[in-house]
Amino acid sequence: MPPKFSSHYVDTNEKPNENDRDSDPFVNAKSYYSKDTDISTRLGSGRGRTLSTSAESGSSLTPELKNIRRRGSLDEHKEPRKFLVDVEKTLHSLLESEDTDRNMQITIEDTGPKVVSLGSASSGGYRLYELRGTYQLSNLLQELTLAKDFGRRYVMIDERRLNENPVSRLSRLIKGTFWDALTRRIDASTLDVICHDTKDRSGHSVNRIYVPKPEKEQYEYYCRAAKERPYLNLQVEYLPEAITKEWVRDANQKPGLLALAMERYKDDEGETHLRGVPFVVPGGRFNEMYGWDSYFEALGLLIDGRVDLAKGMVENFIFEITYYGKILNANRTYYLLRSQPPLLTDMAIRVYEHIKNEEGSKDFLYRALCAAMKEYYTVWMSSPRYDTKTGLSRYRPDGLGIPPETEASHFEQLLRPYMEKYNMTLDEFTEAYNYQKVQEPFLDDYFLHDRAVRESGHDTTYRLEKVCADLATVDLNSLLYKYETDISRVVLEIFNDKLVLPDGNVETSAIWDRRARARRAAMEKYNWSEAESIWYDYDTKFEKRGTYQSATAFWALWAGVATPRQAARFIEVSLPKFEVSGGIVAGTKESLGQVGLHNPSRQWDYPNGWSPQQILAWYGLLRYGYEDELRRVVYRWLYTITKSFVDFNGVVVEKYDLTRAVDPHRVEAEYGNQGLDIQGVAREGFGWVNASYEIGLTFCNSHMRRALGACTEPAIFFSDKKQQEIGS
Ligand SMILES: OC[C@H]1O[C@H](O[C@H]2O[C@H](CO)[C@@H](O)[C@H](O)[C@H]2O)[C@H](O)[C@@H](O)[C@@H]1O
Ligand SMILES: [Ca+2]
Repeated sequence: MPPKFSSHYVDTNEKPNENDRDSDPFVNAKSYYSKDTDISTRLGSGRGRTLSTSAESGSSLTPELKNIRRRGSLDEHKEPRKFLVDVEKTLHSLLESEDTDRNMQITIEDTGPKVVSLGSASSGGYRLYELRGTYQLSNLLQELTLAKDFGRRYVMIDERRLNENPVSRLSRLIKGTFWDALTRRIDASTLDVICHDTKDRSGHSVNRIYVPKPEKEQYEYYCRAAKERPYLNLQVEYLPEAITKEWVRDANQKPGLLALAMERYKDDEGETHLRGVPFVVPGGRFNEMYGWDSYFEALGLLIDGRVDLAKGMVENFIFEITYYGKILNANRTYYLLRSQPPLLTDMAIRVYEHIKNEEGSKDFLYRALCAAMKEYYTVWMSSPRYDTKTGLSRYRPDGLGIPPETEASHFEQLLRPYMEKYNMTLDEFTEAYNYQKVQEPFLDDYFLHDRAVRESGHDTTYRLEKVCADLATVDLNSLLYKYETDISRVVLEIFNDKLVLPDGNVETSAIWDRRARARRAAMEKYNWSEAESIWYDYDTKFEKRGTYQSATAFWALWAGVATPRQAARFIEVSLPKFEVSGGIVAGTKESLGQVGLHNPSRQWDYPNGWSPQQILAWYGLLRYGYEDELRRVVYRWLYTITKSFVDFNGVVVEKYDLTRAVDPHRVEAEYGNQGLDIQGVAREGFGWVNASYEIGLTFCNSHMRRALGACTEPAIFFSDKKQQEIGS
């Protein structure tokens, strides 16, 4: 059996000769397979067989290919080898012999010979060389799929592209391909793409966009687009000035996209037009701009030099706060009343750091800060989210009825007794309940909490089910503490301690410092458990601290809420409960309790791990100087992603089961995992996982990077005596 993957990968950092564009084997697929590189035109019509390839499983070799092989000449192999490939033919034979489970992927679960032979370019395709193992063969499948997408019939593929170090390859794909594939603008050119919503089960085929009343110019722009491009099947509507829960419920019959910011630009002829301000979507079924996903995506984008996109998302948040009153869970009508974990101040400050020497940067920061303050006052520090007794805040959005965007069967078990009680189908009961034709107080309470769970971003987990709207969570209050300290610092340092709001009110740092101190004291009193050295959520209704141990406790480190002593205790006592082989789990095993037929797995519980949890924990550890622990947990998470990427045809998914050694990308909870649907090649990864990879790599030294590239298991890596170098 050939090895699963070769350990002598080519490092992308090994720079090719810059003067020779053809010699760069690592440019993105769009350039690599562009028309300019099309070799079919350079080939005579009788040369087809020189491009043949063969799956080397003995009997599967066609006589023609055997013939070619016999005629193979000896290649001198001084230059990096290039293969000459007939795209369609090779794809066909590759899938035929190597994709044995017929899922259009080559993975470690396929049982083919794991060897194919390709003809070298220098021998005109006659001299055959073997490619071996899952990783190289799946890279070949991915490259040929892309070449086919770009309309190539024959291509020359550099061996280094197929052998590329997986860490370099994934990072390169994220930077050069995935971000672009996840980028959207809401304007005429791409409306059909962004309007598409697989969560919409209303049964209507029309694309609908809702525009805030004051944005008349946008409204007219979209009306024109609808008229000029009838194939868009676009319906444009104004949003009502007052958005009530009844309106949002009724809109479930005619759901639509919510407009975001637009900007003016000049075309080549100097004419001015409008276009949508770009943003990145998470991927999979999530084809809209999300609240907290955008923050994590922005961190990754900034590392990858895509400041424009990170800035665009801040601009879109300002637009959302201006017109929708909050940063939305995401910009669809059914999300209108819900927010998500607030992270705007940190996001705006980080973008500002990148643009501070540009014209208009201070105005950008000013507008972002004003929006964040508005959000702080009117969303998080107002009824019903603010709890006057503790001085802490809760996720507690308003709403009516059953959320329509979940997978169809999500609430079936909960609603079955009611369907039986009223002798109704699921759809009939949903309609009767949503329109208050039946009264069920238990369900009212259940859905109050369910909405809050979704606002928290942690949909769903046994930590929050049936209680969320009453909880002063450690997550939300840490984030608000960060708002308070960020605003204080920026007002003091950038605005000379006097920031005049658009309404004339003046903000100074002192008041924000006071707020931060008060919140820290309240969190110490209500959330911190001295005995257990961890922050818990606090139930404001029953006035008691919770017992579920959540990775959100790390957020107290990220935000700087923890005292150095608390941080030390937390890392000594609690970190080991979250740290498993593949990274930091969302909740401890102990907190999960019994999962079974009546308590199905929830995606934000043990043993699953999520990028936002890893990223905030990393920065938290960094902030308090725990660099060894930081590198250790970074390695674990990057290993999880890299291993899945190598063994499963380049997969990058929304979340991982951190205890599954072989296939951590398989998470069977709720709507399943996103990013799994790969036809030949993964095209976009998943927003915040892409970001976590790029961020994680910034914490890796070369020793870690090399070990990751060879997929060295964490246990082996850490037991290696060289691991002492991990901190170096
Ligand atoms: O459709 C079900 C739920 O899906 C979203 O939640 C999940 O995806 C989001 C986008 O990546 C992410 O922000 C969230 O943390 C995930 O749990 C959505 O946010 C929920 O409101 C929705 O009900
Ligand atoms: Ca397969």
